[in-house]
Amino acid sequence: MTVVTVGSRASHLARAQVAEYLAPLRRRFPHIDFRHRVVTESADKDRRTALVEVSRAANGAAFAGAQEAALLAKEVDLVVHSFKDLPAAPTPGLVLLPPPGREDARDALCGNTLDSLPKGARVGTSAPRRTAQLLAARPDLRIVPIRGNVPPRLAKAKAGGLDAVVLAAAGLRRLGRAGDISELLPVDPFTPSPAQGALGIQIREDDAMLRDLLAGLGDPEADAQVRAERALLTALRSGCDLPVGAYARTRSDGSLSLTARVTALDGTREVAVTATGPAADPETLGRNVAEDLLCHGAGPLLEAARAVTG
Ligand SMILES: NCc1[nH]cc(CCC(=O)O)c1CC(=O)O
Repeated sequence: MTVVTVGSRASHLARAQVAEYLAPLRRRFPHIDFRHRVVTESADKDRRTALVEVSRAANGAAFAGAQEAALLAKEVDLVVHSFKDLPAAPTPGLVLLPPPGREDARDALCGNTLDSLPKGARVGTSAPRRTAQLLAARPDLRIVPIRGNVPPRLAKAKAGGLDAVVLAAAGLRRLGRAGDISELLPVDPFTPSPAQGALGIQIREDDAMLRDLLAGLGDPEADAQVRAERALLTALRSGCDLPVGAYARTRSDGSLSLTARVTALDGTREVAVTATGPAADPETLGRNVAEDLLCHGAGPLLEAARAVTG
């Protein structure tokens, strides 16, 4: 019997993502023994250090580096990542397969709706993008850093007396915690992180068996969306440590519409662009929107944020 070892982080969310990815594969390929194996990432070992520090030490791959090393060392054959946690630069020897569909890409506010948050309310998030977008919409809010996996973050928000916490709707849904969502934040102006809600399926480039087996199983629309969003990130030389949102949707005529925004960390300035292009060439759309953002003054906002977050 062929064994395929599937790696992921240890979190409940990572396990839920593996289960979601493997369920249809196990039905389709009953002759293959898919085994799960946990790989610990640097972000999982160190819960106290601020994430920007962990990320800097791991060269931006605090959520993916150990799993990529395990793939290259053939300790695992496939990794199921949260796509948005993957650095945009490709890793030599590894390839990403088209993602299997996409969960809700939106951010969710848990604890209160935006309108019901009192003046000066305390909202938990450690993400520079979420901080910046919240302050742009509500300059009165006090942003409180909060780290850890999704369930502990919800618990911390309650125990710590926060008025709300921002989390990805996708993670909450996958964990069966959709009931904790008070409000789904609209993608305009709360543009999500590039690739949010998608699974990043990674294998070794030279693994012809898995490549052939899984060819054609991904979702072409989700693939085009994520490609456009990540191409924008590459063109801006950005990562999840900068206040950049990018969200592509597939239009009824099959073309791709990409909205992206760069927001000053304190929310006082913002540049946003939306453009449309052919789904057959999502990378060009991503690069064009990045160029438009820079033409409209996103450069100094990114530089200022880089100086703070590293
Ligand atoms: N950086 C943490 C992270 N990475 C992926 C998700 C879940 C959402 C997704 O799959 O995109 C989360 C939690 C969050 O942002 O609330």
